[in-house]
Amino acid sequence: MNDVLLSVENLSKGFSSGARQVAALDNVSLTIAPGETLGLVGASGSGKSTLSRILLRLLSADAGSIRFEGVDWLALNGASLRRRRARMQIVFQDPLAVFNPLASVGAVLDDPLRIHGVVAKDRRPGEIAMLLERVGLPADYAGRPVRALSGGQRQRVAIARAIATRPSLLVLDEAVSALDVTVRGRILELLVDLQKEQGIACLFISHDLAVVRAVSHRIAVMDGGRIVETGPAAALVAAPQSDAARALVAAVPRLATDPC
Ligand SMILES: Nc1ncnc2c1ncn2[C@@H]1O[C@H](COP(=O)(O)OP(=O)(O)OP(=O)(O)O)[C@@H](O)[C@H]1O
Repeated sequence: MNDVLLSVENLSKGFSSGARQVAALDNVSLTIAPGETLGLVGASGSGKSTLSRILLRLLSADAGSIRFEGVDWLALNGASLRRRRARMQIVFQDPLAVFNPLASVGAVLDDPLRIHGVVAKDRRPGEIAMLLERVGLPADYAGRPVRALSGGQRQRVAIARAIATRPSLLVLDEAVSALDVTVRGRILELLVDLQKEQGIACLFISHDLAVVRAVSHRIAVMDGGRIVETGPAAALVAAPQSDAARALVAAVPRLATDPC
């Protein structure tokens, strides 16, 4: 049994904007075990989204390596990358930026089932109904246009779409940041339930340490393109070691005073 699902080693990525060079990622290393949630927290511009985009193969790295499910992830291309992409899925902050807002919920969920051949064509409507039910939406929502849903409902559809291909890793990039507090709580509960039930590992990316603390087993703190601290979630919040982690704890008064 392999106890490492994802292993990132010395990943670096620079951007040049005009004469300025930005090290968005500077020798980043981390691991995620099967079924584990690693929270990735850091101030705006610390490199979180750059890491998620490289993981999802939406952006290339300058240096470093990624092993995912025992495979050299950055070496995959063509059909082998398409096939394996089903195993790592992402939920973004704003599903409308990714989905066609005019599409029906059913069409949004049918796409990954068809593209990745998850189930035979005649079983896809039943699978869509099951996915909707799993994320707490009535099956008849399949006929509704995505744009007619609330923010929380859209995020449930985004999660249903992400789990449709039966991934082993979900990358959640500020996935609850745009939601109001009550809806956010319900979506976090759904994510924790799904994880327990299906053993999916999560990389939970957020600038909000309180949210990350609520769902993560371990937390990694990013600052200026580097991971400056990693540790068990409760211990890291109770006794942050780095300036960046201390600043994030201090930014959430409830965390600073509550030893969890
Ligand atoms: N395409 C790009 N071109 C130039 N610079 C970029 C580009 N993408 C990211 N950067 C820079 O890289 C650094 C890291 O950005 P990134 O978006 O990864 O941070 P982040 O932690 O996700 O921030 P946020 O929470 O605000 O999304 C920032 O300085 C950003 O300005």
